Amino acid sequence: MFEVEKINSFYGKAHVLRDLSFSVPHGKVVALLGRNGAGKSTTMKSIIQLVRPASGSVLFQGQQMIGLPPHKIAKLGLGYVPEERRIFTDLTVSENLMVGLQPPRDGAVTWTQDMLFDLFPNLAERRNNRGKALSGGEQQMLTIARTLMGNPRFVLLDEPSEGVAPVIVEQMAQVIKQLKSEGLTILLSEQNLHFAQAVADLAVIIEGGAQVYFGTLQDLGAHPEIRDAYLAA
Ligand SMILES: Nc1ncnc2c1ncn2[C@@H]1O[C@H](COP(=O)(O)OP(=O)(O)OP(=O)(O)O)[C@@H](O)[C@H]1O
Repeated sequence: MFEVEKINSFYGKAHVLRDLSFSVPHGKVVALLGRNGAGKSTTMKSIIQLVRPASGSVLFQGQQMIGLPPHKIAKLGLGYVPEERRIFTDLTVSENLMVGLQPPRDGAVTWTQDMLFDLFPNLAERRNNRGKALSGGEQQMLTIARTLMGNPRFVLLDEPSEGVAPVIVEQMAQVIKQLKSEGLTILLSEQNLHFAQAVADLAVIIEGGAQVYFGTLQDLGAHPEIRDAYLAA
């Protein structure tokens, strides 16, 4: 579904992604792992063209993403949930969801508010509360739910478990498994190996913007030396 091939991305003169390659097969969950500053967020931004790679290729269902404007990429069915939560704090939960509404898309689930409230029971209870009244974890869930209102085929989640309470992390894992069972393809960036092991099929580990591992989480489990070298304890 997704092929990232030898991308090189820069911030000014800083060379941040180096010949980075990996793929995300249809219907799978792939975890992008690496330490702080390894280049995970930059990889996501380079896929959706918020950062423009200087070279390389990003194919989504065979179509080249490099050079397309980000809004066209969103229209193709790519949903992006950035690390920083972007909700409208003065709108209610329900109104925030309406902001994300897009027409149905062939080959993707057509989400309704009720379906999303089934998926995120915490949000259902708070549907008439303003965004600013939500906890950090609930805001994170609302950001994901709003992205789903766009009926994406493929979702990029930047550090969904970061800074949220353990009970919410557990719910987040359940949500990701549910989305996978609905046929969604997911790339998530993570520093939490335990979370990745709970939800992902494949892992890409990056260090200094280059790929140092691409394979199953089971195989990674059999290679503690890779974990010790490239992931935070
Ligand atoms: N806007 C920017 N301008 C300049 N340098 C940047 C910018 N954003 C990130 N960087 C640098 O690029 C490198 C990769 O950052 P990136 O945010 O992609 O890493 P990350 O793996 O997502 O880390 P984190 O977990 O801290 O978000 C880091 O050295 C970072 O300091």
